[in-house]
Amino acid sequence: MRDQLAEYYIKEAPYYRATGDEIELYEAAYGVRMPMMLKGPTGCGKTRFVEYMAYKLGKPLITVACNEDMTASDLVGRFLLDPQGTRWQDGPLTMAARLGAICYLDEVVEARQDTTVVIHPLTDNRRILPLEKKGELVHAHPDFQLVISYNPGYQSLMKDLKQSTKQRFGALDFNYPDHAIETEIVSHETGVGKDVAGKLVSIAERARNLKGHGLDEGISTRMLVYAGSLISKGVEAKAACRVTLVRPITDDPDMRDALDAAVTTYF
Ligand SMILES: Nc1ncnc2c1ncn2[C@@H]1O[C@H](COP(=O)(O)OP(=O)(O)OP(=O)(O)O)[C@@H](O)[C@H]1O
Repeated sequence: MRDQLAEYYIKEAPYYRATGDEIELYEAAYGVRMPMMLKGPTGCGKTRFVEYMAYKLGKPLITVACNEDMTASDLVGRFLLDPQGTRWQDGPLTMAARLGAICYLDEVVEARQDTTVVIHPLTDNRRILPLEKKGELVHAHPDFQLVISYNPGYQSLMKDLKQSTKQRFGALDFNYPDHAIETEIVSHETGVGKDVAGKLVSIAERARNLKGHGLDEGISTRMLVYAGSLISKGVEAKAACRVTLVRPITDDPDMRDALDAAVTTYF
């Protein structure tokens, strides 16, 4: 059983810089196998956090990037045709539930609602997963936990999790870290000095103030890590910022100029 999951164990300790009491809260939630929702904008550390927690707890982690074409079968499993006949193949959710992994559904809101409801019986005290096509009822392994990520900024009325789904989860809020912590993260992840990392964070903070005023999302920590990585490879700072911080988030010439100007203030 452990063999099937071998590739899902995180071998090296991921670097995760806590920003509050999220580690303790998650550990307590895992202790009672509470399904968890990690809320926050893209690129602010949710995936890194769940990787870190899986490592810390010594549990395998199965991650699924959700999208609107995903069907319940993609999560649960399906019959496959092979030369020997038909064969059932567990989907990632079933595998995690059966064998006892943490299952991380990234951006679950992207999945259609008929897909999302398959997680319901796993997220209440029944902890079961009916495989209707196969006629099997999987009882979740004691180590199994479901974790979903959710970006509240993206949601529209058409695309939101149903209350009946939301209310099955405990939730942790994530956001871009404070200036000093984000500087530390960018410096650690990329090897640039604290001075350069701090300037990158200041540029991001300016852009984040423009969210809702022409920008859909601010510059994320992930983007700062990209910028720092180029700079530490010797790319000139302004060019690195253009490529990694400005061009990806806007197509609007005025906004682009405003962001370029913010870059020039610091580099
Ligand atoms: N608290 C943190 N500690 C360490 N690294 C961090 C932290 N926050 C962000 N990072 C860095 O930012 C990058 C992006 O974070 P991550 O991939 O976890 O974002 P995310 O919130 O899961 O985004 P998405 O919702 O798009 O999947 C990480 O690869 C890591 O380099």
